[in-house]
Formats: sequence, C-alpha cells, structure tokens
Amino acid sequence: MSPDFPRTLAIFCKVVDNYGDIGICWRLARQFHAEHGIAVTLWVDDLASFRRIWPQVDTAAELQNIDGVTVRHWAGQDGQFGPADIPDLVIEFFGVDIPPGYIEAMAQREPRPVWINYEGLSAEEWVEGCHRLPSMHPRLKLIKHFFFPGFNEKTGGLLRERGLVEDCARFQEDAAAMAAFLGRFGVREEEMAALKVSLFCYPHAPVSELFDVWAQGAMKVSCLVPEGVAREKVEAFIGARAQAGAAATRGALTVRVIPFMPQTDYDRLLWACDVNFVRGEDSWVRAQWAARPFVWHIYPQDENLHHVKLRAFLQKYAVGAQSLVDFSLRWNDAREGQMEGLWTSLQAELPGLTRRAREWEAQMLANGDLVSNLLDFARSLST
Ligand SMILES: Cc1cn([C@H]2C[C@H](O)[C@@H](COP(=O)(O)OP(=O)(O)O[C@H]3O[C@@H](C)[C@H](O)[C@@H](O)[C@H]3O)O2)c(=O)[nH]c1=O
Repeated sequence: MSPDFPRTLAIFCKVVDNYGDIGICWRLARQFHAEHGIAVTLWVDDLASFRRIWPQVDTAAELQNIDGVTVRHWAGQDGQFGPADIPDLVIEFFGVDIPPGYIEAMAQREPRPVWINYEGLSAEEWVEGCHRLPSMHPRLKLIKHFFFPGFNEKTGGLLRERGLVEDCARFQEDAAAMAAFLGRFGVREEEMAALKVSLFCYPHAPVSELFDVWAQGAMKVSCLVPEGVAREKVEAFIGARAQAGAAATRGALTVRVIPFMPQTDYDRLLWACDVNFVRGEDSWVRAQWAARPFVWHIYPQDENLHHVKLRAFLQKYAVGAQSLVDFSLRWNDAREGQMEGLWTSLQAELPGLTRRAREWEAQMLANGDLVSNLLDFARSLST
C-alpha cells in the first residue's frame, strides 16, 4: 500500500436530474485535488447544469481546467482510449455506465486501476452490509467496489472539506459578516431579527400552505428562495415573476427571490439562516454541516420508496424531536395533518433542534471525512 496512491483519478458524472449529481462530483473533484494533490479529471455530460452551480464553467469547452481540476465534456467518446489514458483510481458516480472502450483500456492497464462505484446516501441499515462490497466484471479481469456515504463508521461517512466546520462556526459567530452576506440579497437590517429561512425543495412541496401559516403567525419570517425553486408557488405569493430581486411581504412573512448562487455561497446561505429547507442529497448534507435545524425534502421515487429512506434518517437524526418527524412526514407527503399545528410545534422546538444539530455534527465528525475514507479504502485495494 503506497501513501502516494493515487496520483491520478477520474470521476464519471452523468447528470440525471437537477444539480445534485454534478454538485457532489464537483465537491469530490475539488477536494481530491486541493487536499490530496491528486490530478483529477472530471467527466461530466451536462456542462449547463454544472455552470449553474459554478459560473466559471465554459459550456462550450470540450476540455477546461477549473481550480486545478481537468473538466472534460463527456459526450459519447468511446473507442479512443488506451491503457495510458487510465488513471490510478476511477470513480463512477451512482453506477453510471463508463464508456465500454474505457473499461477495456482499464483491463489492459498494468497495474489495473482501482475502480469504485460511489453510491447514494441513505440511513437505511442495508447500506452497512453493501459498503465496500466487490463486484467482478463478467468478462474482464476487473473488480469494482461499492462505496457508500453514510452516518456511521460502517460506511464512508459524509463529504466534508478540511476546515469546513471551523469556517462555518467563525461565520456564524460574526453577526456583521452574516448581515453583509444576506444584505447582498436585499435582506434589510430590520429583517435580520426575523426567523431567517432558506427554501430549497421540489415543486410538489406544500409551500403555499406553509407560506399561509407563516404569514398569519406571530413570528416574523424572512424566507429566501433561490430563483427557480417552487416557482409557481412563489409567484402566487409575490404576485409577480419570481426573478432574483423580487420580494413581497404579507402579514408576518417576507418572501425574497434570490439568485441561484455558486455552491460556496449556497453553503454560506445555509450557515446564515436559522432554519434551512433542503432537498435531494448534497444540500441535505450541507445543512447538516451548517449545524442548524433543517427540514429535508427527499427526492421522490416510485412507489413511495423514498418514504422508507426518509423515515430511516429521521429515526437516527430526530431523536427526541417528534415535531420534526411530524413536520417532515407532512412536508414529504408521507402523512396528513394541519400545517399550522405542525409548524407551531416545530417552531417551539427550534432551540432543542439547534442543540441536536450540534450534537449530530459532532457525531458525524467522528466518522472522518468521506474523501479521506475513500482514499484509505482505495489504497488498501491498490497493488
Ligand atoms: C439552491 C442552490 C443549490 N446549489 C447546489 C447545492 C447542491 O450541490 C446542488 C443541489 O443538489 P441536491 O441538494 O442534491 O438537490 P437536487 O435535487 O438539485 O439534486 C439531486 O438530488 C439527487 C439525490 C439526485 O440523485 C439527483 O438526480 C438530483 O435530482 O445545487 C447551488 O450551488 N446554488 C444554489 O443556489
């Protein structure tokens, strides 16, 4: 096992939907390079989605270098690969089909690369049994291993860059920095005292019902919604096109449409808000590192399979926080219930949820960071 392994790495990312696929792959790529000095090539099939979370991306470039990472537009290239093109470590994201010619070249390379299938995050128990499992290629002398992120030491842990928790804590202790950051989006001085909420969810979330409850409530709420999120419901509330800069106040609620921002700024948004509504996978993880209360809108699956995944997480996370369980199930259409009562209970429990968020963060820190864990595993497999 060599500590210098790997020197080179390729990540294959197919954007299935939205921004989570490229969001996670980009974090991985940057961290492998910046913290471990690895030469990373990121193959991605959708540069337009990438650009949305990272404005430096040139959507017309077949090949570009961004922050030291080689980014290649993955557009059906095949048949052009030889063993010399293959890096020490190959990561396929969520089981994407790597080009067959690339796999042939992997099999011809000496030594063979370590091949990892990076899987989705879930708190379900079966994950622990599948983490690190090998899968033989049916024809070639190649073994692929499954690598699962997760919430305990039997999994790969969570993605976390070096210094992330410290940067977040420093920012959260600096009221002026937070006010200046939110001020960029038009949040006024007097709004800083309101309950600041960021809202990122899928279009089917019961946003209008929650807006009604907030508008009629006693507590002032300032809700920041990145452009494009829950567009129709946001437009219904503000009575205008939901473009960045649009805002409206009704009763106790102000809704502000803010730009869809670069990934690093989105992190800051989560750090600056009192409660975060997040979705999918990457923003869900970032909300956990923000150490503030959050509500997760899970990516929907057929036959409501996602409800199982949602409950598995809530069982681990929402310890002693029934209001969060109830609210989350309602938010995800896994139960019925009056939004007003559900929100009132959740609101009353926010101080306890803040403590729980910090406790959870400490628990997650103990699992190490995913990139280091993945590298340890890859080294143990290298010959
Ligand atoms: C709101 C916002 C998000 N982002 C980033 C944060 C994340 O990296 C990314 C959003 O990704 P997610 O939170 O995962 O939600 P998502 O719904 O966008 O992404 C996904 O969910 C996965 C579970 C599925 O596999 C994917 O197919 C995909 O649907 O966008 C910004 O950079 N700026 C913003 O303003």
